[in-house]
Amino acid sequence: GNNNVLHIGGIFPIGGKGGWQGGQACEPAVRLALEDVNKNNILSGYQLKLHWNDSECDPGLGASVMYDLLYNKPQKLMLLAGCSTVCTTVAEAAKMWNLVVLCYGASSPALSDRNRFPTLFRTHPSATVHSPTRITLMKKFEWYRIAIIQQTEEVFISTVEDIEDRCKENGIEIITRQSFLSDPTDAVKNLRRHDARIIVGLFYVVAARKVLCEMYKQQLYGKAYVWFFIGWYEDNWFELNLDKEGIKCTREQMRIAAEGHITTEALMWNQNINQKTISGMTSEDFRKKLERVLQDEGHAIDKHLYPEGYQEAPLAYDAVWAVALAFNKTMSILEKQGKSITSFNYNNKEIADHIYSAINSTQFLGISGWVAFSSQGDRIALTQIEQVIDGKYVKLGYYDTQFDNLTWLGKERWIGGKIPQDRTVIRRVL
Ligand SMILES: CC1(C)CO[C@@H](CC(=O)O)CN1
Repeated sequence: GNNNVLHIGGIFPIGGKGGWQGGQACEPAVRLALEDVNKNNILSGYQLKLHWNDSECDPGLGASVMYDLLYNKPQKLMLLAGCSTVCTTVAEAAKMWNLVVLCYGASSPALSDRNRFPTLFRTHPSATVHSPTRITLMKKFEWYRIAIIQQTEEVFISTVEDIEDRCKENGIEIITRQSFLSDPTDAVKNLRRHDARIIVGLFYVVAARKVLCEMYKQQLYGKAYVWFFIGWYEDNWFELNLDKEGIKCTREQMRIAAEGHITTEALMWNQNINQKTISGMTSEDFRKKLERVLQDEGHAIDKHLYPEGYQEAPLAYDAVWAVALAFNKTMSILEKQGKSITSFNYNNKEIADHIYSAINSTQFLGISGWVAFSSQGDRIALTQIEQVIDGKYVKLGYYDTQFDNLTWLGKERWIGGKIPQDRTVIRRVL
């Protein structure tokens, strides 16, 4: 026996330059969760122990970290991973070792595929979680003629495909779909050519600044337009790094172009900040505890210098609780059959199936809100809707996809004082 310890593997994006370095805050969050899970004896007499390394959000490095974890003792019972590219590689391979993979930082819609990823679960919602929210808003404001502009990145390509399907289902016409690699000039020009008024923009934040400046130059902003941007950029993203990134607009021009745009994002922090979650902490307690750990480890914590992964930290914390609760369920089932989870080995599909079905049915109130998984292992999450009013993001409402329930706060403001229309309306002067 291995003196009552259950071992799991972890792959975190810490270093490197490309992609998302969210492991910087997610690995400390996982450490906090392990302390809490072990302190609360969630595994009835067993301790949960993590063995991890850095993937730099690089799938090749992530694969070699996975092999090291699997070819070195002790035997691991499952893997935690972050970054869509790394999760794609790890989850595609992990099934050969009968390992469940739980991703705390992977938004790619391509991962919602039980054929390719039969053992994948994620506490991070797919990027498609925005789509029903956007559609609900379009129907609310009677926008049935929209345009899309996107960066040619895999995550946005599969997100657009999801939006197109849902627009068809809801009688919303997509008049044009523009994409660009890094220079959006022509794409924005084509939006104007199609007289696009309601526009969904899908790109990373550096490309978003280029689009915003191009919108200003081509006057595709103001009272006749509604832009949907992604909500997980930094709060004042449209005023940052203009010189560094060669943006040919002033802060004032960027602010003018940004005024009034709407954003959607998945909620990653339980909104009721006084509500005690399964660990006994509120999401506010967790934020304070995490900031203390990050500060002690030399991370600057102020409005604009959060370490990468700060927003997603609750997803990593809750991932460990999901594993612990699932293992505990599995252990009690196996004990009734006179078996033990510690007899799992990479070829033991029977125990792997118990772990899979335990995770599949695990639900609890976590720091990131209600944690539950769809049949494809996707995180079921709420989304938040905001609008830039006088240069600042204002909460407009929340949307619960599961129950098609929109909570609307009535705070929206239109530059022209009335809801922009989705097309030029020709008034017939009689
Ligand atoms: C909201 C965001 C920034 C989306 O990308 C995730 C990383 C990824 O999908 O690779 C992390 N969270």
